Amino acid sequence: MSEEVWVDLPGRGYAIRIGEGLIDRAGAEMAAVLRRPRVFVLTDETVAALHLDRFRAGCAAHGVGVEALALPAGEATKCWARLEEAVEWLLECRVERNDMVVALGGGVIGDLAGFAAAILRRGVDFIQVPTTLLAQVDSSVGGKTGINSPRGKNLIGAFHQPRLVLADTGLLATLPRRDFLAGYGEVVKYGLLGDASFFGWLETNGPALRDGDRAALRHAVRRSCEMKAEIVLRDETEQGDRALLNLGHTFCHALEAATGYSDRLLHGEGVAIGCGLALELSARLGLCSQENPVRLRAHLRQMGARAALSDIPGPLPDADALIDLMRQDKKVRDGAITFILTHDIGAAFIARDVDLAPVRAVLADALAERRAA
Ligand SMILES: NC(=O)c1ccc[n+]([C@@H]2O[C@H](COP(=O)([O-])OP(=O)(O)OC[C@H]3O[C@@H](n4cnc5c(N)ncnc54)[C@H](O)[C@@H]3O)[C@@H](O)[C@H]2O)c1
Ligand SMILES: O=C(O)C(=O)C[C@@H](O)[C@H](O)[C@H](O)COP(=O)(O)O
Ligand SMILES: [Zn+2]
Repeated sequence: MSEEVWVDLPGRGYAIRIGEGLIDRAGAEMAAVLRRPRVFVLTDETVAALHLDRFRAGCAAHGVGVEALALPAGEATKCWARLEEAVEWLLECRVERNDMVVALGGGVIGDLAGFAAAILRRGVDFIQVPTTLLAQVDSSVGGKTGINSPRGKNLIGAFHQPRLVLADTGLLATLPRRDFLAGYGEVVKYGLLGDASFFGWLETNGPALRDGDRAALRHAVRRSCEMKAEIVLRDETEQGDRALLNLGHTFCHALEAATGYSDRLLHGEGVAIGCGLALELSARLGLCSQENPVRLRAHLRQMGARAALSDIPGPLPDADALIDLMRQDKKVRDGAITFILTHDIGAAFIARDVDLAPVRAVLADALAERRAA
């Protein structure tokens, strides 16, 4: 049995189906949005080894043919060279405008495959089959697609909504704990940005969810998707409110660029650490209680997740260099960096006029704490 969240974009609405075993009936689940009984799958080598055969069987059971290309796993794949490889492969397969691309994997594959579909023959439909917690709660929904530049995160991309999202929560059983906890960083973000009671629920149920409570996991995926869908409907192309989904990301993206998009820091880890810094900045500016960042860090520690700059191995640049990296952020307006700050847990807002002195102080203190650790 699966649950459904409907993303009600006018004329382009789509379902997010959430449940166990969806992959085994992928052909039937996708049938309504396929114009020909064949799909072109982009995946990564790890996911292909674990789950591609099951996906193929689930498609074959409904007479749907599958061609697949597996790219190397990891953030470094979100680059021009792999995008070119994916697009050229799709062209070599003679994918037509009526065909369907499928992203089978985590956020890296979802972002890259979605972007490839967006630019192929000026736009081909695609389906998201997210296989990480992060992708099920966040990246498969909402239509942000793209790749990284050495100059900054996700700087090349397009808005391209999927036609369907199949989030098979059973697939998360094979996810390494580190990747699971990274995805949890985005789950916590939803509580922090707009739902204090969900954050409280996570404080109580997070450990069970991490340790295999399937109902708790489904609830967290569903609540996150509901919140994301609601914000995306209000502001699909981030002219305003959608930036709330970027809580923690101004810091996170600078840290990801500083660590070379390597496994020194996974995106979701950067989000959790970045949320901590955003809450700390809010507290220093007198916008929220100091209890807020303390409570967040305590919960992340309770989960065994990374929570502070001191959890990132290897060298990091100084505060000014990190701020300089933030100047490439897509939320920059008239040269000024935009931050997502909070009045409380569950009460985030967009701040366009932030004095950089306290930002520098928050970063410098966090870097000093790291040196002392
Ligand atoms: N488009 C959006 O709205 C959006 C939102 C959030 C994050 N993102 C992007 O998502 C990316 C991070 O996504 P991610 O955390 O899923 O990383 P990822 O795609 O690199 O997956 C993490 C690791 O898990 C492996 N994996 C995937 N599914 C597995 C499974 N079921 N079992 C075992 N291993 C599995 C992958 O091979 C990879 O090694 C970042 O690039 C980030 O910028 C995009
Ligand atoms: O969907 C959104 O909007 C988000 O901001 C979700 C983020 O979790 C995600 O990391 C997104 O890719 C960041 O967007 P960007 O525009 O800052 O690159
Ligand atoms: Zn994110």
